[in-house]
Amino acid sequence: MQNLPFPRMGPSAMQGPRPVVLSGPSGAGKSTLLKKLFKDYENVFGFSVSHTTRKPRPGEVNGKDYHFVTREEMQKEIDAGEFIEHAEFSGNMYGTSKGAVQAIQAQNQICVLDIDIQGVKNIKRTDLNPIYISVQPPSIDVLEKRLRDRRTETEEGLRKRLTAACVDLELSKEPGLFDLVIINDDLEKAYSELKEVLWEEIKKAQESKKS
Ligand SMILES: Nc1nc2c(ncn2[C@@H]2O[C@H](COP(=O)(O)OP(=O)(O)O)[C@@H](O)[C@H]2O)c(=O)[nH]1
Ligand SMILES: Nc1ncnc2c1ncn2[C@@H]1O[C@H](COP(=O)(O)OP(=O)(O)O)[C@@H](O)[C@H]1O
Repeated sequence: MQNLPFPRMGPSAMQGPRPVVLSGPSGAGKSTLLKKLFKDYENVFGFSVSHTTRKPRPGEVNGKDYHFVTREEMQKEIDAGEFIEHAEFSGNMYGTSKGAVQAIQAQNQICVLDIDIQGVKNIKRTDLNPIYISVQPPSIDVLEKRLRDRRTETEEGLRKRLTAACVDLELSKEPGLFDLVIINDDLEKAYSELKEVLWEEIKKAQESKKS
């Protein structure tokens, strides 16, 4: 992260349920897994809505999937110190604002961040203390097929994402970077593994809602 000192969320970040970071190559299945999780555990999880300068895809809702902004708007907020982390990915800016995380933590929900590997490294320098999970495809060929079938990218976008995917898979081998790596081959199996690692936090969040 360029801006020092590294952001600290303050003591409140240490209270309440532990956040969860989901990372991994574009097209690995993060959104698909998260959609299932949010459907099955409504109110337990809250999605950290990132800012991005990329254009919305059909069906994406501003303020729900992302805060869609211009580069100028985003840079202004970064300069004002409003972001925990930010990164350039495939020609666009992405970032997690302090407000996005605080909005979820204020509701005592498990805050879920879907961020790239640069974001993971930058979050490691904060006191957010999340569980770090990498979702990975069974192979680059499968990833390419899934990205093509998703039909969200131009040929150039696809190439950039595949190049970034190879870098991501290499960097993800760093020992201790992730608490868990999930290979998303069979979706139901991958989802079971995700639920299993989050089980304790889910139980805690459900208990605290009862009391
Ligand atoms: N560092 C960082 N990465 C983000 C953030 N939001 C999304 N990303 C990552 O940006 C990449 C591209 O996201 P997106 O354009 O939605 O494409 P998709 O992952 O292929 O659906 C993914 O790896 C996301 O995890 C953020 O706030 N910070
Ligand atoms: N286990 C799986 N088997 C087959 N297709 C999958 C699987 N998981 C996800 N997909 C499909 O692959 C594409 C990329 O998944 P997505 O959740 O958008 O990835 P990400 O959010 O990591 O970029 C989507 O079209 C999705 O429906």
